[in-house]
Amino acid sequence: MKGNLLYGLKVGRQELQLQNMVVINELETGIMSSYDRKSELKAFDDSKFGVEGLVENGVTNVTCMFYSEHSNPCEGLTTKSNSKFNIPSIDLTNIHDDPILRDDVMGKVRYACENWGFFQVTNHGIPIHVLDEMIKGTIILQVLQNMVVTNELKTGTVSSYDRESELKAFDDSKVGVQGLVENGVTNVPHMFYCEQSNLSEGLTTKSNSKFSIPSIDLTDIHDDPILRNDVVGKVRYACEKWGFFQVINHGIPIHILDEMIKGTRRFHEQDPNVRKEYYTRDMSKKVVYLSNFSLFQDPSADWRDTLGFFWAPNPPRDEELPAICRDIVPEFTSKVMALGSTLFELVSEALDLDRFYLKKMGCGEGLLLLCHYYPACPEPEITMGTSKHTDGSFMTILLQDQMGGLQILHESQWIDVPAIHGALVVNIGDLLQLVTNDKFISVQHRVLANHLGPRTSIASFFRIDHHPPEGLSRVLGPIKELLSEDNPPVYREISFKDFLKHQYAKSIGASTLSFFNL
Ligand SMILES: O=C(O)CCC(=O)C(=O)O
Ligand SMILES: [Fe+2]
Repeated sequence: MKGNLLYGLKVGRQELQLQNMVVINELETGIMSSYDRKSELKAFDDSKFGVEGLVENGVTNVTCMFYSEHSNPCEGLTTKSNSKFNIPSIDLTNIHDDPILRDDVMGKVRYACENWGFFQVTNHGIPIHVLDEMIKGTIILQVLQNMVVTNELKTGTVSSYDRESELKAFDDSKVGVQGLVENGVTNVPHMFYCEQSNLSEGLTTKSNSKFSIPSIDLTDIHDDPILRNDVVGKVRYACEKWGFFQVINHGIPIHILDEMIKGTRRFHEQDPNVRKEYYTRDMSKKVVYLSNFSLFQDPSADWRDTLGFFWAPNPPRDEELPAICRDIVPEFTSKVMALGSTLFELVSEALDLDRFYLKKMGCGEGLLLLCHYYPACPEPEITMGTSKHTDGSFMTILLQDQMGGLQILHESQWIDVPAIHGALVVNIGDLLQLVTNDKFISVQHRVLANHLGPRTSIASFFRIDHHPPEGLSRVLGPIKELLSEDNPPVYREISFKDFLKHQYAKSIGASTLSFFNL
């Protein structure tokens, strides 16, 4: 903490206890004039922690700058107990319905205004829990700013409000977080408050991190076997140690990436009455717009809205696509499917399997596209853009704009994934961790909320598809060729149906893989 000069100041003084109030005697007047008030004020102000900061630092004496003029504490000194006066208290019950009561209240207000200039009101129509929340809210913010984790305080607050009603009202609005922002919200509503442990855990900053996520250049991998071999080695290292890497020169033209980001923004920023038409939690639809897939299961909602397309193997018809991004989505997905195919080849080779092994298994067949939109957040310190989670896919290809905010958990630290124009982020999902028997890892990641915004990202998940239902009886388990006496299976075989059942029932941060551990 800054401002040691202030906390080091020890000023001798006498204190006179007068009816439980501390009043300072003449000696102090001398001190007050002889000490360097300006420096003390400056040190205090520079600390930026306020009086609460003094208390947190265990101050046991009121420092000089707070000494009050003698005249103030002594003047008209009295205590509550021996006072014959009482500030007026006025009960506002029924003043809107009962004219006689209202008349009476008006008289009391007149008297109070003329003689006191002050009065208290009861039954004023603001629910007590709102008042309580307001007071507790101030405490929470103060605590968060100091990054002091006191979970109990927060949990107590969160459990005392009507979460169900707030979630329902929000979901019924059908316009997502962007709808709140369009309505001028200046505080993050309660349902978005994130467990403090999530926010502070593994806290790190870009500047002090010694790690950076691997970046792999795919130039010429189709033509040059030596280059390809080199790339396969890099992919193996990244999938084993990081579960994440970025690719550049991946073959998708940058203008298509840019246009996909613009199309996503256009959808989320269009007239709320138009986007509302797409809002649904019915996952049998091929185009869905919603905020927080597991809104009603999650401990806290994220500051994010999503437009989703269940794309492959059976894409939506053209007329089912929102008009505002109808051109770019098919173009983008066809390129992403091709890149996915290349990446599954590289990953197969990195596992020392036949180049087409994972493709033949059907890893690249199902594509779910999620077009995320993170509006600017008025209080980013109390919520998340995307809470920490692992992906339920085989593999994910992520396109992010230039805002940044994506972090991955690597060696117990949150590491920033830098936003590189033209690059794509690739990560291993739970299904690939399962079939590789933990050789390649599905790593936790999250997106921070930000004062600045919006942030846009498009996640392409190669996954098990749930349309059509015949595919659901297919069985997945650790690949036999990867198992040995030294490397026995750690997961049991599961049907697609089982996997999806767990995937849809869980909250965002819960692990699916642990269900299938042997
Ligand atoms: O928006 C991002 O950068 C990440 C989104 C994500 O992790 C996901 O959709 O699974
Ligand atoms: Fe993810």
